[in-house]
Amino acid sequence: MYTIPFLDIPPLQGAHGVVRLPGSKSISNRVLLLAALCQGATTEVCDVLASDDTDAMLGALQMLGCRIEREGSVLRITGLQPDAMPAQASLHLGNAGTAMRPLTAALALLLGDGQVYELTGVARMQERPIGDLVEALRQLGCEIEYLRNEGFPPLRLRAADPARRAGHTRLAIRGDVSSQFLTAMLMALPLLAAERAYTIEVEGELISKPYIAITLELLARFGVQVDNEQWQRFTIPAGSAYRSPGQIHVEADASSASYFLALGGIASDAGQGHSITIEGVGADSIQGDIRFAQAAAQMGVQIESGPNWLRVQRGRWPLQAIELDCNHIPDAAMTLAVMALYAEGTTRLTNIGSWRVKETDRIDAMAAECAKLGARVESGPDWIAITPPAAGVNAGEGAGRGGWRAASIATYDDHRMAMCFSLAAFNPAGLPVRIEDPRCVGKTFPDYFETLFGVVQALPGQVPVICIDGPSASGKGSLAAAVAAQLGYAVLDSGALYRIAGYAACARGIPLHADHAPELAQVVQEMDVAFVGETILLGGEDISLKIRSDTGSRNASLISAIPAVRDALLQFQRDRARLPGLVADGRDMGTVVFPQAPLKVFLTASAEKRAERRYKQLISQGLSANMTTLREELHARDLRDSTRAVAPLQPAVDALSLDNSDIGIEAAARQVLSWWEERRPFSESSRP
Ligand SMILES: Nc1ncnc2c1ncn2[C@@H]1O[C@H](COP(=O)(O)OP(=O)(O)O)[C@@H](O)[C@H]1O
Ligand SMILES: Nc1ccn([C@H]2C[C@H](O)[C@@H](COP(=O)(O)OP(=O)(O)O)O2)c(=O)n1
Repeated sequence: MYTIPFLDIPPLQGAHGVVRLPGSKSISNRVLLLAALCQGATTEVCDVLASDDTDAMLGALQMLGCRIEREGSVLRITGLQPDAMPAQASLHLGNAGTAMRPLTAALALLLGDGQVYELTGVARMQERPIGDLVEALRQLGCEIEYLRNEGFPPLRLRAADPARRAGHTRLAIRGDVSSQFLTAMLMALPLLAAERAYTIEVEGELISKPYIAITLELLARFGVQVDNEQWQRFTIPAGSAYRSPGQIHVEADASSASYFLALGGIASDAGQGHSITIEGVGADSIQGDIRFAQAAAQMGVQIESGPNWLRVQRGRWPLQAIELDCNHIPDAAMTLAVMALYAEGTTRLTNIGSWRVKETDRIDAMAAECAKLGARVESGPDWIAITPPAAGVNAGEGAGRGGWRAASIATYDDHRMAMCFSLAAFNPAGLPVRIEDPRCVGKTFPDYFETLFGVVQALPGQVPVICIDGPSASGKGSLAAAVAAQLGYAVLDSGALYRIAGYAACARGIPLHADHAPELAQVVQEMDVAFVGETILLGGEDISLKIRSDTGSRNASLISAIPAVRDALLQFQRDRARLPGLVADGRDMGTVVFPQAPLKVFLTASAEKRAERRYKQLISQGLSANMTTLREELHARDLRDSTRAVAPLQPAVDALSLDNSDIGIEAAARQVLSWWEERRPFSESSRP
């Protein structure tokens, strides 16, 4: 997961490969609660989603006394015993609507005399309505108080008044604000239905029916058959009680699949024999969002499916604009809005009023961010219409006047905004896209960007590389690590490669001399190296520290002067330029390995400072060091590295010099990041 302030996605072109998606959030949180409601019984839940929202549910259940054991991807959940639940509890449910609503209903019915529970969440959760659910529960005598604003969490729950509850077996609930209210009641009422039936009347048009279908399907798997009369009246028969299915599998998230279905339809090489295969969800899915596939197909995407897989390719191009009532796919419909950026004509999505009460007001958010990219957007209380930017780059200011613009996309703490707008990186203008607060995908798909980068390709030459070259112990490695951490980029420590090469050659007894160039190049090509975090393994042996010794440094410098060795390492280094970007440190990163890099830094520090730093570094690593020999070695190495015939240590003509003798690593990183920012195309107004 990228826990950085923003993630820049380079312009993308192709996509192919296989993706395995994380478990469905809707199914995971329902199953976790249902398993917890099977009193005393143990349920094995396989492939449950690991995310912020499921953590919110699991944390709450644990606090209530539920036993939860984890073994690999299996969670073993032993149901709550009401008499063993704590007298008081304060449950913080983050921004997880799928935890807040059902837990409110279940706990309101479960609480006994003297028990008092408080349920709260993040600021946005305190703006998400719950009044209609509370009203429905009050019809059953439940004691629920609003602790801040009428109609919104936080809530305080106490035991229901048995006298007021008796005789109430019918209740009404609004269906046109959030289907989660009905889901919550459907999951809670079986707790009361041992002796009498309960009937729920839905008031108003029921939105998001597919989510209710998931609830009904899962209730059935936990032994409760609900009678569904035309989605308007639901009856939980007398004698209903939860029974653990023993084991249950969570299918992959169909809403998450929508990003990869869209991707396959947008990427330029998908369709030329390439495709994206999505595993874990398919035609047999119980999730309504699987019907996103039909909407995507309507826009021209070519999709095949099997029981638990989907395969997607580009079909019609550009995509075809559509007009669609999206009541049946409220979450996945957001992906259609971003696909609209690649469609011919204006795409109009209607019946999406529920977007306004989700993680953020998604209609406003979607409209604002599509407009930043240059699209023309209109919206109303429950609809949005999007006309894409023209194919070129927009030189002028103001939305919708012409071509695409490089935008820094605000994500409103909404995972779907972040995932949707990653797809804008396929824009025909070849512009990168900045996603602010990429961590928000943790709500449902913590590894979304890693999964995306695993199947997409950047436009040729468009993976950004920042080069940091300079003499020994100038601080290149530290600076590269600090800059890379801030941008979410990988690091290439090219010096380590020469150190490993020197070590490998010595281990084979080959002299580090040009006379042995062919054998040395051969050794380099055959090196079996693995980088595991900070550890470097050569043929399984941990050589991380050994290569940092004085001898290691000298050997690296000697072997690095041999052209055949440098050639042998060239492609390996270039192949490290992977999405979303690379910071490469060494001697010839800017001059030879990545001559087209958009930012090259030549890092220096005084010889005295460098010797001091290296001395302290070696001592702290537990290696022996002597200041006088260090100074001499450093000097000899500087001379050898900068006067050798091939790729000598020299600043690239377009490198920016940075002397960090008197500034710390953080200050040096700030300087480099600020140079980097100057080279980015995001306008002042769209920066975070
Ligand atoms: N700007 C700086 N100020 C003080 N110490 C630094 C600075 N940059 C790096 N160092 C320290 O100097 C030592 C050598 O830095 P390193 O990044 O390994 O250099 P290089 O990769 O150029 O050989 C490390 O112990 C590091 O913590
Ligand atoms: N791109 C590179 C990186 C390192 N080298 C050579 C030159 C250096 O003396 C050795 C070791 O490099 P390294 O960056 O690890 O050395 P320092 O930590 O800066 O002392 O490798 C090179 O020739 N080209």
